Amino acid sequence: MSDTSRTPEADAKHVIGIDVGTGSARAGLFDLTGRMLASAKRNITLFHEPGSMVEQSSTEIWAAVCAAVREAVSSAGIDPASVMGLGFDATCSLVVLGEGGKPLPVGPSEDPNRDIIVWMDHRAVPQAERINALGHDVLRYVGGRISPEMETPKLLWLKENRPEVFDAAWQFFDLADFLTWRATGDLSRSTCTVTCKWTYLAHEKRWDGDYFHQIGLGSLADEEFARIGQAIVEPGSALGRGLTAAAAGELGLKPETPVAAGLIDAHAGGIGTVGTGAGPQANLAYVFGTSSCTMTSTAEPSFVPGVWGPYYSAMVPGLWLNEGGQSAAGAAIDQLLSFHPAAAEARELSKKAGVPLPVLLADMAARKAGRSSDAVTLAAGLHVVPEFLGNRAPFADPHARAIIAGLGMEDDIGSLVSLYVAGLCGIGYGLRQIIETQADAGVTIENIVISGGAGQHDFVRQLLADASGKPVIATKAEEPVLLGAAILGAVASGLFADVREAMTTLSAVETTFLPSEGPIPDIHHKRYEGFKELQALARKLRIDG
Ligand SMILES: Nc1ncnc2c1ncn2[C@@H]1O[C@H](COP(=O)(O)OP(=O)(O)O)[C@@H](O)[C@H]1O
Ligand SMILES: O=C(CO)[C@H](O)[C@H](O)COP(=O)(O)O
Repeated sequence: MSDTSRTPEADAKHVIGIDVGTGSARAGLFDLTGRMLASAKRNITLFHEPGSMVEQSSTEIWAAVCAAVREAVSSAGIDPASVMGLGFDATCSLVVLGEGGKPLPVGPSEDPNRDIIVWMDHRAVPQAERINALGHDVLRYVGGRISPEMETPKLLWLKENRPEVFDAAWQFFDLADFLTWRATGDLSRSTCTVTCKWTYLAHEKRWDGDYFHQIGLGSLADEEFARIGQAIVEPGSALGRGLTAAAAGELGLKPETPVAAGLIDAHAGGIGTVGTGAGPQANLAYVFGTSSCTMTSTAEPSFVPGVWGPYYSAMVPGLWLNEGGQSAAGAAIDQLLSFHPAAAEARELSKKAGVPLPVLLADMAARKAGRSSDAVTLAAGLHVVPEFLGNRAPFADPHARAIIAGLGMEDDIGSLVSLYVAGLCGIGYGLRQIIETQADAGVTIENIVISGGAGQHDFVRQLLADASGKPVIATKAEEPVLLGAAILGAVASGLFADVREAMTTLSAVETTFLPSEGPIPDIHHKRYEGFKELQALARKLRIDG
């Protein structure tokens, strides 16, 4: 991000990062100093069905990607031929394609345009539970328990509930790998996706056929993993001959522009941030979006119960990764706010102000408190455990549910602001709990580096620093996730020797939000203790019926 490296030659070359989150596809066009010159976004449709089913269309997503890339290139006013490379990241949704790349319907709608089981979809909870009961050794590398959000439980659901679709499938892709295949025709999978979500053992460079046989997906092993990935390459590796002529036409770019093997979206946020300051092993990447992820890098493998991994080389090449997170984070805040009597009125205000509702409330809380750290007093007596979609880490408990304690009869916007602050504190305490659980297992960190749509507000950053007790670093990149994807494109095109060199060159600290001193830490300490007690009580109530 420093301007010192700018030269006319660097100014004439560009790279594009493409990020497909749960709600949108975005493209960012960068110069070779890591400065984003333009970005564009297209929303994508989510289809909800009873039974925690959430589906999407790969055709729509590809069209959204193409439109976003075209708009970013044209609004930057650059020559498309100056784009030297492209990188993709995406949320870990499962894409199911039949022969010739034809979309296949993954759910009861029978609509082939619904060919994606979205990451947040929880239809495979029973399958995940059965897999976990088998206790296969492979599970040691996913924190001891497979999550229903991961791909093998979802594949098992398909085999059991949609056998004709399972049998007809030509390829099962993680969304990032689908995108790179769509762009290049290359079927290689990224080490990142298959290690983190499909049980590939990157440290041994192999799938475990026995695991697939035991869980009931032996056919995938018998066919030598041809439908889930035979060629597995490091993120940033150049794929095929770059963009095919057809994809280049759709994206408005030059055929054969290098395309990199991709990353999971959270991991792109990690690559876009953890190279900064004290470097990858001191920095925990916190990607705060619809859901949240905590990404911690270590030189040796660390086994932390309830925290995914250790995954070898899944984010920073050559390091091991522990990945925790919250299944609903921004989405939990959205859900929390929707219950309040003043929600509709506040939404109108946010529309008028042209900002999302949580941003309006963060602005209001910051103004009301004077100093962001003091806003915790607005939430006095109000406690939220925001686990609307279960506890991903450190309990690996998809059945956990949210708790709101301390509600009164207030129905004004001021009390909605208080509820927002309490919800955000709850997100911060969940983060603190993951950091403490990792520290108990010997994995310590110094800082949190933040990215993701919900992590962009200074008020949010300060409150998370106070609630977690760790400094929160914001990097110079306006959009670290897009930068992480663009870094892959830069590596694939040979502009940097490798991902490590690119990530340390292109990211820099902008602001560090230190945990507040004085009475604030004690308030958070007490609230955090209350958070853990509420969590434990809810677990007990559930077990007792
Ligand atoms: N200031 C904020 N406070 C809390 N949540 C926020 C804030 N700003 C955005 N969000 C939430 O962040 C989520 C969007 O995150 P983003 O990273 O843009 O999306 P995605 O996860 O689809 O990539 C939404 O749930 C949104 O309501
Ligand atoms: O698997 C993931 C990270 O490992 C998911 O892709 C990520 O958590 C989803 O992000 P979002 O819900 O913010 O789109």
